[in-house]
Amino acid sequence: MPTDASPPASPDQPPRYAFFGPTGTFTEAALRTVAPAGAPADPYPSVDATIAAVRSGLADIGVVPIENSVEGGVSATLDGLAAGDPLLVVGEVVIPVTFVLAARPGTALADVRTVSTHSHAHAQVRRWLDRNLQGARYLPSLSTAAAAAGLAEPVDAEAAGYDAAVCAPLAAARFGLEVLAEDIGDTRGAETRFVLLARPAAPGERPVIPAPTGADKTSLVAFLRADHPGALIEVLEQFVTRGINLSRIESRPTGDALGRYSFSIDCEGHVAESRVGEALMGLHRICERVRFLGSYPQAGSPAVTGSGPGEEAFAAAESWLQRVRAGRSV
Ligand SMILES: O=C(O)C(=O)Cc1ccccc1
Repeated sequence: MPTDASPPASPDQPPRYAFFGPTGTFTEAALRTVAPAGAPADPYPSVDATIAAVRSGLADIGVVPIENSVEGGVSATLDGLAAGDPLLVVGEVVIPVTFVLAARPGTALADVRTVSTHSHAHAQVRRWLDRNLQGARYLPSLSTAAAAAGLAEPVDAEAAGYDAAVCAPLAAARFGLEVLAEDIGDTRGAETRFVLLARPAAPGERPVIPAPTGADKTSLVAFLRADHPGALIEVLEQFVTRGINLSRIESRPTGDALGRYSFSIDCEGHVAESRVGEALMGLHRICERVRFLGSYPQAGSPAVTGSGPGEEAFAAAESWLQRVRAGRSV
Protein backbone atom coordinates (compact mmCIF):
# COMPACT_ATOMS: atom_id res chain seq x y z
CA MET A 1 0.00 0.00 0.00
CA PRO A 2 1.65 3.33 -0.98
CA THR A 3 1.78 6.03 1.68
CA ASP A 4 2.30 9.26 -0.30
CA ALA A 5 -0.47 10.77 -2.39
CA SER A 6 0.62 10.24 -5.99
CA PRO A 7 0.10 13.12 -8.42
CA PRO A 8 -3.06 12.85 -10.49
CA ALA A 9 -2.52 10.84 -13.66
CA SER A 10 -1.80 13.06 -16.65
CA PRO A 11 -3.68 12.29 -19.88
CA ASP A 12 -0.75 10.26 -21.26
CA GLN A 13 -0.06 8.39 -17.99
CA PRO A 14 -2.06 5.27 -17.08
CA PRO A 15 -4.21 5.81 -14.00
CA ARG A 16 -3.07 4.36 -10.69
CA TYR A 17 -5.59 1.77 -9.45
CA ALA A 18 -6.55 0.79 -5.91
CA PHE A 19 -8.40 -2.48 -5.38
CA PHE A 20 -9.94 -4.42 -2.52
CA GLY A 21 -7.15 -6.93 -1.99
CA PRO A 22 -4.87 -8.62 -1.19
CA THR A 23 -3.74 -10.09 -4.49
CA GLY A 24 -6.01 -12.94 -5.58
CA THR A 25 -9.39 -11.38 -4.67
CA PHE A 26 -12.30 -11.47 -7.08
CA THR A 27 -11.96 -7.69 -7.09
CA GLU A 28 -8.44 -8.00 -8.51
CA ALA A 29 -9.80 -10.37 -11.17
CA ALA A 30 -12.42 -7.74 -12.06
CA LEU A 31 -9.77 -5.01 -12.20
CA ARG A 32 -7.58 -7.05 -14.55
CA THR A 33 -10.43 -7.20 -17.09
CA VAL A 34 -10.39 -3.40 -17.46
CA ALA A 35 -7.00 -1.99 -16.44
CA PRO A 36 -4.47 -1.50 -19.24
CA ALA A 37 -1.60 -4.02 -19.03
CA GLY A 38 1.13 -2.69 -16.74
CA ALA A 39 -1.09 -0.09 -15.06
CA PRO A 40 0.00 0.36 -11.44
CA ALA A 41 -2.49 -1.29 -9.06
CA ASP A 42 -2.23 -1.39 -5.26
CA PRO A 43 -4.17 -3.74 -2.96
CA TYR A 44 -6.00 -2.27 0.06
CA PRO A 45 -7.26 -4.49 2.88
CA SER A 46 -10.91 -3.36 2.89
CA VAL A 47 -13.58 -1.61 0.84
CA ASP A 48 -13.29 1.43 3.14
CA ALA A 49 -9.51 1.61 2.69
CA THR A 50 -9.87 1.35 -1.10
CA ILE A 51 -12.43 4.16 -1.17
CA ALA A 52 -10.23 6.26 1.12
CA ALA A 53 -7.26 5.79 -1.24
CA VAL A 54 -9.25 7.34 -4.09
CA ARG A 55 -10.54 10.18 -1.92
CA SER A 56 -7.06 11.06 -0.68
CA GLY A 57 -5.46 10.95 -4.14
CA LEU A 58 -3.30 7.88 -3.43
CA ALA A 59 -5.12 6.29 -6.39
CA ASP A 60 -6.96 7.63 -9.44
CA ILE A 61 -9.41 4.74 -9.81
CA GLY A 62 -10.68 2.39 -7.08
CA VAL A 63 -12.30 -1.00 -7.72
CA VAL A 64 -14.71 -2.45 -5.15
CA PRO A 65 -17.55 -5.02 -5.21
CA ILE A 66 -21.04 -3.50 -5.03
CA GLU A 67 -23.54 -6.28 -5.65
CA ASN A 68 -23.77 -10.04 -5.92
CA SER A 69 -26.44 -12.00 -7.77
CA VAL A 70 -26.95 -14.31 -4.77
CA GLU A 71 -26.14 -12.27 -1.67
CA GLY A 72 -27.23 -8.79 -2.83
CA GLY A 73 -25.65 -5.43 -2.08
CA VAL A 74 -22.25 -4.91 -0.47
CA SER A 75 -23.11 -2.58 2.43
CA ALA A 76 -19.56 -1.25 2.90
CA THR A 77 -19.59 0.03 -0.69
CA LEU A 78 -23.15 1.40 -0.65
CA ASP A 79 -22.55 3.22 2.65
CA GLY A 80 -19.05 4.36 1.67
CA LEU A 81 -20.44 6.05 -1.45
CA ALA A 82 -23.51 7.55 0.27
CA ALA A 83 -21.47 9.52 2.83
CA GLY A 84 -18.12 11.32 2.92
CA ASP A 85 -16.49 13.29 0.11
CA PRO A 86 -18.35 12.63 -3.14
CA LEU A 87 -16.96 10.06 -5.56
CA LEU A 88 -18.22 9.09 -9.00
CA VAL A 89 -18.78 5.65 -10.48
CA VAL A 90 -17.04 5.76 -13.86
CA GLY A 91 -17.50 2.12 -14.91
CA GLU A 92 -18.75 -1.30 -13.89
CA VAL A 93 -17.51 -4.87 -14.39
CA VAL A 94 -19.53 -8.06 -13.90
CA ILE A 95 -17.62 -11.31 -13.46
CA PRO A 96 -18.72 -14.87 -12.70
CA VAL A 97 -17.59 -16.08 -9.28
CA THR A 98 -16.42 -19.67 -8.82
CA PHE A 99 -15.30 -20.84 -5.39
CA VAL A 100 -12.90 -23.57 -4.35
CA LEU A 101 -12.11 -25.03 -0.92
CA ALA A 102 -8.34 -24.76 -0.48
CA ALA A 103 -5.95 -25.88 2.26
CA ARG A 104 -2.27 -26.41 2.97
CA PRO A 105 -0.86 -29.29 0.94
CA GLY A 106 -1.41 -32.59 2.74
CA THR A 107 -4.72 -31.56 4.39
CA ALA A 108 -7.56 -34.01 3.74
CA LEU A 109 -11.19 -32.93 3.50
CA ALA A 110 -11.93 -34.99 6.62
CA ASP A 111 -9.36 -32.88 8.59
CA VAL A 112 -11.19 -29.60 7.93
CA ARG A 113 -12.91 -28.35 11.10
CA THR A 114 -12.74 -24.57 10.61
CA VAL A 115 -13.23 -22.68 7.33
CA SER A 116 -12.47 -19.02 6.71
CA THR A 117 -13.66 -16.70 3.95
CA HIS A 118 -15.34 -13.35 3.19
CA SER A 119 -18.95 -13.15 4.44
CA HIS A 120 -20.30 -12.80 0.88
CA ALA A 121 -18.46 -15.93 -0.21
CA HIS A 122 -19.67 -17.81 2.88
CA ALA A 123 -23.28 -16.92 2.06
CA GLN A 124 -22.79 -18.49 -1.37
CA VAL A 125 -21.30 -21.82 -0.24
CA ARG A 126 -23.22 -22.36 3.02
CA ARG A 127 -25.28 -25.29 1.73
CA TRP A 128 -22.18 -27.00 0.29
CA LEU A 129 -20.38 -26.62 3.65
CA ASP A 130 -23.41 -28.01 5.52
CA ARG A 131 -23.56 -31.03 3.25
CA ASN A 132 -19.84 -31.78 2.97
CA LEU A 133 -18.28 -30.45 6.18
CA GLN A 134 -21.07 -30.83 8.70
CA GLY A 135 -20.33 -29.02 11.94
CA ALA A 136 -17.34 -27.11 10.55
CA ARG A 137 -16.87 -23.69 12.18
CA TYR A 138 -16.87 -20.53 10.07
CA LEU A 139 -14.32 -17.78 10.71
CA PRO A 140 -14.97 -14.53 8.79
CA SER A 141 -12.01 -12.98 6.93
CA LEU A 142 -11.53 -9.56 5.33
CA SER A 143 -11.58 -11.11 1.83
CA THR A 144 -11.44 -14.51 0.15
CA ALA A 145 -7.78 -13.97 -0.75
CA ALA A 146 -6.93 -12.86 2.80
CA ALA A 147 -8.28 -16.22 4.00
CA ALA A 148 -6.08 -18.03 1.45
CA ALA A 149 -3.04 -15.89 2.32
CA GLY A 150 -3.51 -16.62 6.03
CA LEU A 151 -2.96 -20.33 5.39
CA ALA A 152 0.21 -19.67 3.42
CA GLU A 153 1.82 -17.32 5.89
CA PRO A 154 2.13 -18.99 9.30
CA VAL A 155 5.27 -21.00 9.89
CA ASP A 156 3.51 -23.37 12.24
CA ALA A 157 0.26 -24.90 11.02
CA GLU A 158 -1.72 -23.90 14.12
CA ALA A 159 -1.17 -20.15 13.74
CA ALA A 160 -3.84 -19.50 11.10
CA GLY A 161 -6.58 -20.69 13.44
CA TYR A 162 -8.47 -22.40 10.58
CA ASP A 163 -7.88 -25.33 8.26
CA ALA A 164 -9.26 -24.27 4.89
CA ALA A 165 -10.24 -21.19 2.88
CA VAL A 166 -13.06 -20.59 0.41
CA CYS A 167 -11.50 -18.52 -2.35
CA ALA A 168 -10.99 -18.11 -6.10
CA PRO A 169 -9.02 -20.86 -7.89
CA LEU A 170 -6.43 -18.17 -8.69
CA ALA A 171 -5.92 -17.30 -5.01
CA ALA A 172 -5.38 -20.98 -4.12
CA ALA A 173 -2.69 -21.23 -6.82
CA ARG A 174 -1.08 -17.92 -5.86
CA PHE A 175 -0.70 -18.90 -2.20
CA GLY A 176 0.51 -22.47 -2.88
CA LEU A 177 -2.62 -24.17 -1.52
CA GLU A 178 -4.13 -27.47 -2.57
CA VAL A 179 -7.69 -27.46 -3.90
CA LEU A 180 -9.80 -29.92 -1.88
CA ALA A 181 -13.04 -29.25 -3.76
CA GLU A 182 -13.85 -27.25 -6.89
CA ASP A 183 -16.86 -25.18 -7.87
CA ILE A 184 -18.52 -25.33 -4.45
CA GLY A 185 -20.95 -22.43 -4.96
CA ASP A 186 -24.58 -23.26 -4.09
CA THR A 187 -25.95 -21.36 -7.08
CA ARG A 188 -24.75 -21.97 -10.62
CA GLY A 189 -23.89 -18.87 -12.62
CA ALA A 190 -23.39 -16.54 -9.62
CA GLU A 191 -22.01 -13.17 -10.65
CA THR A 192 -20.62 -10.16 -8.83
CA ARG A 193 -20.72 -6.59 -10.03
CA PHE A 194 -17.79 -4.28 -9.28
CA VAL A 195 -17.62 -0.50 -9.71
CA LEU A 196 -14.75 1.75 -10.76
CA LEU A 197 -14.60 4.92 -8.65
CA ALA A 198 -12.94 8.27 -9.33
CA ARG A 199 -12.85 11.69 -7.70
CA PRO A 200 -15.12 14.27 -9.35
CA ALA A 201 -13.20 16.76 -11.52
CA ALA A 202 -11.94 19.88 -9.72
CA PRO A 203 -12.56 23.21 -11.51
CA GLY A 204 -10.39 23.33 -14.65
CA GLU A 205 -9.82 19.53 -14.70
CA ARG A 206 -11.12 17.21 -17.40
CA PRO A 207 -14.64 15.92 -16.55
CA VAL A 208 -14.63 12.32 -15.36
CA ILE A 209 -18.19 11.37 -16.38
CA PRO A 210 -17.84 9.02 -19.38
CA ALA A 211 -19.65 10.21 -22.53
CA PRO A 212 -23.04 8.59 -23.27
CA THR A 213 -22.85 5.34 -25.25
CA GLY A 214 -26.60 4.71 -25.70
CA ALA A 215 -26.48 1.85 -23.17
CA ASP A 216 -25.59 3.52 -19.89
CA LYS A 217 -26.50 3.37 -16.26
CA THR A 218 -26.91 6.17 -13.71
CA SER A 219 -26.41 5.67 -9.97
CA LEU A 220 -27.65 7.90 -7.16
CA VAL A 221 -28.67 7.99 -3.52
CA ALA A 222 -31.99 9.62 -2.60
CA PHE A 223 -32.46 10.83 0.98
CA LEU A 224 -36.21 11.17 1.61
CA ARG A 225 -37.84 14.06 3.45
CA ALA A 226 -39.65 13.14 6.71
CA ASP A 227 -41.43 9.80 6.46
CA HIS A 228 -44.93 10.07 5.00
CA PRO A 229 -47.39 7.80 3.15
CA GLY A 230 -46.33 7.27 -0.45
CA ALA A 231 -42.80 8.67 -0.03
CA LEU A 232 -41.29 5.78 -1.98
CA ILE A 233 -43.96 5.96 -4.69
CA GLU A 234 -43.11 9.64 -5.22
CA VAL A 235 -39.48 8.63 -5.82
CA LEU A 236 -40.47 5.83 -8.20
CA GLU A 237 -42.85 8.13 -10.10
CA GLN A 238 -39.92 10.29 -11.18
CA PHE A 239 -38.63 7.32 -13.17
CA VAL A 240 -41.92 5.75 -14.30
CA THR A 241 -43.35 8.91 -15.83
CA ARG A 242 -40.21 9.35 -17.92
CA GLY A 243 -40.03 5.74 -19.10
CA ILE A 244 -36.84 4.98 -17.17
CA ASN A 245 -36.15 1.41 -16.05
CA LEU A 246 -34.54 0.83 -12.64
CA SER A 247 -31.93 -1.91 -12.47
CA ARG A 248 -31.44 -1.79 -8.69
CA ILE A 249 -33.06 -0.11 -5.70
CA GLU A 250 -32.28 -0.85 -2.10
CA SER A 251 -32.85 0.93 1.15
CA ARG A 252 -30.05 1.59 3.60
CA PRO A 253 -30.43 2.99 7.11
CA THR A 254 -29.04 6.54 7.26
CA GLY A 255 -27.59 5.82 10.72
CA ASP A 256 -29.36 8.87 12.25
CA ALA A 257 -32.25 7.01 13.90
CA LEU A 258 -34.35 3.87 13.55
CA GLY A 259 -36.71 4.18 10.58
CA ARG A 260 -34.56 6.70 8.64
CA TYR A 261 -33.58 5.33 5.24
CA SER A 262 -31.88 6.42 2.05
CA PHE A 263 -32.49 4.69 -1.29
CA SER A 264 -29.56 3.56 -3.37
CA ILE A 265 -30.75 3.46 -6.99
CA ASP A 266 -29.36 2.43 -10.39
CA CYS A 267 -31.42 3.38 -13.44
CA GLU A 268 -30.85 2.90 -17.14
CA GLY A 269 -29.72 5.94 -19.12
CA HIS A 270 -27.17 8.76 -18.88
CA VAL A 271 -27.41 12.08 -17.03
CA ALA A 272 -26.80 13.81 -20.38
CA GLU A 273 -30.16 12.42 -21.63
CA SER A 274 -33.18 14.64 -21.03
CA ARG A 275 -35.30 11.94 -19.45
CA VAL A 276 -32.62 11.10 -16.84
CA GLY A 277 -31.78 14.77 -16.24
CA GLU A 278 -35.46 15.55 -15.66
CA ALA A 279 -35.88 12.58 -13.31
CA LEU A 280 -32.89 13.82 -11.29
CA MET A 281 -34.42 17.31 -11.12
CA GLY A 282 -37.73 15.76 -10.02
CA LEU A 283 -35.95 13.87 -7.25
CA HIS A 284 -34.12 17.03 -6.23
CA ARG A 285 -37.49 18.76 -5.82
CA ILE A 286 -39.06 16.07 -3.63
CA CYS A 287 -36.10 14.69 -1.65
CA GLU A 288 -34.21 16.14 1.27
CA ARG A 289 -30.99 15.47 -0.65
CA VAL A 290 -29.87 13.59 -3.76
CA ARG A 291 -26.33 12.37 -4.25
CA PHE A 292 -25.49 11.79 -7.92
CA LEU A 293 -23.05 8.88 -8.15
CA GLY A 294 -22.32 8.90 -11.86
CA SER A 295 -23.36 7.78 -15.35
CA TYR A 296 -21.27 5.07 -17.01
CA PRO A 297 -21.51 2.39 -19.72
CA GLN A 298 -23.47 -0.72 -18.75
CA ALA A 299 -21.44 -3.92 -18.49
CA GLY A 300 -22.39 -7.03 -20.43
CA SER A 301 -25.22 -7.20 -22.92
CA PRO A 302 -26.63 -3.69 -22.77
CA ALA A 303 -30.32 -3.22 -22.05
CA VAL A 304 -32.27 -0.90 -24.30
CA THR A 305 -32.51 2.28 -22.25
CA GLY A 306 -35.85 4.00 -21.84
CA SER A 307 -39.27 3.30 -23.19
CA GLY A 308 -41.92 5.73 -24.39
CA PRO A 309 -40.96 9.16 -25.77
CA GLY A 310 -37.29 9.46 -26.80
CA GLU A 311 -34.79 12.36 -26.77
CA GLU A 312 -36.49 13.99 -29.80
CA ALA A 313 -39.83 14.08 -27.96
CA PHE A 314 -38.18 15.75 -24.95
CA ALA A 315 -36.47 18.32 -27.24
CA ALA A 316 -39.72 18.96 -29.14
CA ALA A 317 -41.61 19.48 -25.86
CA GLU A 318 -38.94 21.93 -24.66
CA SER A 319 -39.09 24.07 -27.81
CA TRP A 320 -42.92 23.91 -27.77
CA LEU A 321 -42.89 25.28 -24.19
CA GLN A 322 -40.54 28.08 -25.24
CA ARG A 323 -42.97 29.02 -28.03
CA VAL A 324 -45.92 28.92 -25.60
CA ARG A 325 -44.05 31.14 -23.14
CA ALA A 326 -43.14 33.57 -25.91
CA GLY A 327 -46.83 33.85 -26.80
CA ARG A 328 -46.28 32.54 -30.31
CA SER A 329 -49.05 30.57 -31.98
CA VAL A 330 -48.61 26.86 -31.19
O1 LIG B 1 -13.08 -11.36 -1.17
C1 LIG B 1 -12.97 -11.17 -2.40
O2 LIG B 1 -12.30 -11.89 -3.16
C2 LIG B 1 -13.69 -10.05 -3.00
O3 LIG B 1 -13.27 -9.48 -3.97
C3 LIG B 1 -15.06 -9.75 -2.45
C4 LIG B 1 -15.99 -10.80 -2.93
C5 LIG B 1 -16.32 -11.85 -2.10
C6 LIG B 1 -17.19 -12.83 -2.56
C7 LIG B 1 -17.70 -12.77 -3.83
C8 LIG B 1 -17.34 -11.73 -4.66
C9 LIG B 1 -16.50 -10.73 -4.20
